Amino acid sequence: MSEVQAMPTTPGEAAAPAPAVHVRHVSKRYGERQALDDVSLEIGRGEFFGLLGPNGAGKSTLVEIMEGLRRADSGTVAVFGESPWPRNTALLPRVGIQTQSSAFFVRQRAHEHLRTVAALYGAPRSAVDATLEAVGLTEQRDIQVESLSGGQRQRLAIASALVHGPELIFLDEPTAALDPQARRDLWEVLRGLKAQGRTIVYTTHHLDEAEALCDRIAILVDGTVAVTDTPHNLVGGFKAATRLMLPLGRLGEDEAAAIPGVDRVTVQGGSLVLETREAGRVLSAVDKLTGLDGVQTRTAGLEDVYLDLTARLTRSAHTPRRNADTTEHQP
Ligand SMILES: Nc1ncnc2c1ncn2[C@@H]1O[C@H](COP(=O)(O)OP(=O)(O)OP(=O)(O)O)[C@@H](O)[C@H]1O
Repeated sequence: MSEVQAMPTTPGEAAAPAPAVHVRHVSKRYGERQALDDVSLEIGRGEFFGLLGPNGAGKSTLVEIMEGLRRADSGTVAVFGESPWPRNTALLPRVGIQTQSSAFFVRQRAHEHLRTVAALYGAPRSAVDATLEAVGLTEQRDIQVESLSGGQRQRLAIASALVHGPELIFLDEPTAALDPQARRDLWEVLRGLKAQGRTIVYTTHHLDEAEALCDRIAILVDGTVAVTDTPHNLVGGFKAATRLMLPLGRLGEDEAAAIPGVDRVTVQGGSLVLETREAGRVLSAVDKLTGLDGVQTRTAGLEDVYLDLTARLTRSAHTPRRNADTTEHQP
C-alpha cells in the first residue's frame, strides 16, 4: 500500500499557482470492495465543484482522501500543491470541513460552540457572530447545541466549517436536513463564499442544487468518474425527450399516442404526459386539437442526464463479474 504523496512539480509549473485540489489515479479498496478505482480530477481555485453519484459510489471516500482524513491505496493527491496525508497542519487553516456526522460540543450554547471552534483555529471572536448570521442562526445563538433542531445543527456544522475563513471548503450534503427556505438561504451563503473567491467542493444528491450552484460537476459511479463537465454542457449535450403536460381529460391517451412525433404517453400527477423529440411539431398538433391553454412543457435538466447516465452505467456494471465484486460488502 503506497502513501499518498505531494504532486511533483517541474520548473515550468512552478510559476502557476497549484490548483485547489489535484487528484491523480487514486484508488481505494475496503476489503473486497473497490470504493475508488483510478480516479483523477482537478479542481481550480475559486471553483464551485459538485460531486454527485448514487449511494455507495465513493463520494465520501474521495472527499475524505482529499481532506487528508483517509489514505488512498495508490495515486496522488495535492491540496494547494501539498499532500494532505499524513495530517498536514499547514493546510488546516486553509481548509474547512463539514461532514455528514459533524461533532459538536453539545453542552455548549450555539455561539459558545462556534467560539470554541474559532479559538481552535485562532480565528477572531468577531467571526463568530458574523458566521452565525451568515448561516441564519443569530436567533439561536443562546440555545444549547443539544436542543437545536436537526436543520439548525446542520447549519451550525456548516458555520463550524466556515468560521476560520478557509480558502477551500468541503461540504458533504449540507442541505440534507434543511427545509426548502433554509436550503435556498444556504445557497445564497454559498454564492457569497464563491463570490469571495473561495473554492467549494460540494457533495449532494440534489440535482437542482448542483445545477444552480456548481461551475463543474463530476458524476461518480461505482468508484470511477463517469463524467466531469459544466452542468450547462452536460444538459446541452443530452438529447432527451421534451415532455408536454396536458390537463387530464383534454385528449384521450390513444388520441395523444397517435399524434405524429409522440414517443410515449403516460398519466402522471393529474396530467397527460406526452414525450417527444419533435416538440414543435407535437405542440402544433396539440394546438389544433385542443388549444394550448394549460399545456406545460418540460425540457431535460441535470437530473435527467444524471438518471440516464447512472442507470446505463449501473446496468452495465451489473455483470456477473461486478456481482462477484460486490456481494460480500454492505454499507
Ligand atoms: N470504512 C469502510 N469499510 C468498509 N467499506 C466501506 C467503508 N467506507 C465505505 N465503504 C464502502 O465503500 C463504498 C463507497 O462508500 P462511500 O461512503 O464513499 O460512498 P458515497 O458515494 O459517499 O455514498 P453515500 O451517497 O451513500 O454517502 C460503499 O460500498 C461503502 O459501503
